[in-house]
Amino acid sequence: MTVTATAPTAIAHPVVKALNGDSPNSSAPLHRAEQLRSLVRLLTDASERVIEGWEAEATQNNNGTKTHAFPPGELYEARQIAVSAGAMIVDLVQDPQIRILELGSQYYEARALHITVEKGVPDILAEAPQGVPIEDLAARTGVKAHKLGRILRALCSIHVFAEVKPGVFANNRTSQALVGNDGLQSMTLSMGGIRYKTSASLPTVLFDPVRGQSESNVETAFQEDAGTDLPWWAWLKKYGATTRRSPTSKTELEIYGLAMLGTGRAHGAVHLEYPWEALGNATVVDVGGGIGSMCLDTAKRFPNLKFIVQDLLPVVQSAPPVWEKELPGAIDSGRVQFMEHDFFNEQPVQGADIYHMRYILHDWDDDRAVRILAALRPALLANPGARLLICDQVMNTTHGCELVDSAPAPLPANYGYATRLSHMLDLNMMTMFNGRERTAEELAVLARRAGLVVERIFKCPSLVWLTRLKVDEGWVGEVA
Ligand SMILES: C[S@@+](CC[C@H](N)C(=O)[O-])C[C@H]1O[C@@H](n2cnc3c(N)ncnc32)[C@H](O)[C@@H]1O
Repeated sequence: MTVTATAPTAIAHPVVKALNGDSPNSSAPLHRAEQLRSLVRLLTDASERVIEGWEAEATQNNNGTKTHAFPPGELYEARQIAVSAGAMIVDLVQDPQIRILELGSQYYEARALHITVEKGVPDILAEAPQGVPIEDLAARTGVKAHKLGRILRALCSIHVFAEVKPGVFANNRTSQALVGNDGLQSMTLSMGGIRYKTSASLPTVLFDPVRGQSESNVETAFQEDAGTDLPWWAWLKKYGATTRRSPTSKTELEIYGLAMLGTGRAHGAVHLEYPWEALGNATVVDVGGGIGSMCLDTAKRFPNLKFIVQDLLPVVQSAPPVWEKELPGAIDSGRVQFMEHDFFNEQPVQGADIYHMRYILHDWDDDRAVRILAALRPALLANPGARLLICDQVMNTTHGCELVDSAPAPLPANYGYATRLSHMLDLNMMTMFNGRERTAEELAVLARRAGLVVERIFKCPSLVWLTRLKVDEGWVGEVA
């Protein structure tokens, strides 16, 4: 297995690895002082690299040239180190009891964000960059002025929105990302709607002697909260087009499709990390492709590629309007086709060059994930050059894993705070479907069970990476 070259941050020596992150002695004042000093040095060095990267970007924009004077991977790495070191400094200098109280009530910050998105606050603020008085915002949203003002102040204090004058609010760099961004707004609505409600039922299910031990996707917090026996996907297929479980004008199905688009875009340029150009006019089959968001963004950059987007019927039916808006002509010219396909059944498209699955395996427990992989094996066998690309998070632990580089000490080997979204999404998978985000080693085990092998991991400047699989020709196993 090959992992592509990465920035020279690997802390390979086991002794150095053991120093990464927190240790039982970290409460001793001298140990903390030593840690703080090395974190400040790390933060300073990483910040200088980030500034260099930003300056390189600014120069490129002014000249109009597209050469990458500063590799995006290095900028990403420096940002990860800066975020991780900055947060570890906060942890070190903050009173532990206050940290615990903050963490235990952090959902109020999330709720504040959900409310502002539900009420369209970022879009309203975008109409007046000089700022909008809270009374005007209250009139537009129907939320009482002083209550909305306090919600916004809670967010301004963590650098989402800005209070430009007392009682006058504007977007800042972070809230600006939501403006006109259907995808990001939808993911926020999904987090604040069905996923938030479901998370409240997690302890009930986890502490239940039967359901707590289960890996089944019908014994999760979702069934407990929604009062259904259906797994999430079947529920979404049956009720998604008519149900609104959060106070928005969109149905769950609309929110879900757009949320995937938004998540994919937030995860950034992963598709650029794959050598698509070398594939010429290849056909890419996006298995469980949703409304085809990955294909849409890839199609825009690589005009020779052709795409087949497969998913459950209501999902593929909801895709064409998005494509007509975003890439007119792609459907009429046949560059993209939509196909109903249950990925537990054998792959019907044989001879394609790339089979791709983004955010699929993490939705399922190990046994079902193996069945999904195994259903692709005959199609991969039919074309010796065919490959399966998995786009998912590659998890790591604070102690590190053998197959991926560790963060520089004294950061946790997995970059700690910089990967908190990865861990929150892992818990979301557990809550909704008994799914899981996996390490490279865990994915390799699933691949082997399905008669496939990991050929290469492409480390991307993103939360998600690409793992390329091929057929294990010597495999004589059977998927039970
Ligand atoms: C997390 S979403 C990812 C969607 C898409 N790959 C993307 O990145 O935007 C998972 C997708 O799996 C689809 N799905 C669930 N069960 C399926 C099945 N049995 N066969 C095919 N697709 C399925 C869902 O409808 C959903 O679109």
